[in-house]
Amino acid sequence: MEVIVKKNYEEMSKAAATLFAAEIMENPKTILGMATGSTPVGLYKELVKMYEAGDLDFSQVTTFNLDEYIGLAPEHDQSYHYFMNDNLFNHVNINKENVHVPDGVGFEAGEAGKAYEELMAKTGQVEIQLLGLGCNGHIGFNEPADEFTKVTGEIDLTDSTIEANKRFFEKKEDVPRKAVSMGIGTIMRAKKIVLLVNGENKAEILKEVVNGPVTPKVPGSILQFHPHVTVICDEEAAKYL
Ligand SMILES: O=P(O)(O)OC[C@H]1O[C@](O)(CO)[C@@H](O)[C@@H]1O
Repeated sequence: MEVIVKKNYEEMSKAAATLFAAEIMENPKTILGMATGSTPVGLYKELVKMYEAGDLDFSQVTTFNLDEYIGLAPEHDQSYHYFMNDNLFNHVNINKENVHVPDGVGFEAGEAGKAYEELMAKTGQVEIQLLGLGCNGHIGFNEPADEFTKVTGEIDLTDSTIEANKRFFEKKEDVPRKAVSMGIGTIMRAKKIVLLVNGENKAEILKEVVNGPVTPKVPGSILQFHPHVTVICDEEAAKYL
């Protein structure tokens, strides 16, 4: 695990954008794993700037997002599909047919994520998977549990995640209680992983993820077992490393 500490959020976002841009330049048909939440917003802004400057071409890029709230259609302004369109896809020349976000509404009971997992397996290996980190150590929406999840499927969100994400909704009751998320096994299949973490409120959990025991109680700790992980964080998040 390589850990890169940057001065602040802006520098962290730029460093991450450089990695993703290099990947797209090297392989225009690359498959990228995308994440949502506040953390990657700066990175997406940088990628849009590079595209507008004529330095990046997304026309052949394929993307797979980590997760989606169950019950929110892509048009819902709090869905992760909407977030991705708003922050990245609507601003670059990506072919929307190559954009994939787990379906939060159109699946049979008990089958959340099944078609997504199959599509990922058919499409090919994700070259770089972007991850944020939940305050409880979740990656994707894989919450602390007794076992690591294997494949894309339905997750019951913990109260701490609902509490953390209520800032995006009018009231806490509006935050969906369930999500569909790539499993830990799905995430670990990516060739390379970039974990972005900023802010003092993530310092404790980042220490657990990087230096603590590998345990499903801290889902991000599994990354210690991946052969190619780059953690890019700001100085505040790196406080206890
Ligand atoms: O970046 P934030 O908003 O702190 O969220 C942390 C993580 O939790 C999620 O909201 C849930 O997957 C991710 O989108 C994000 O990476």
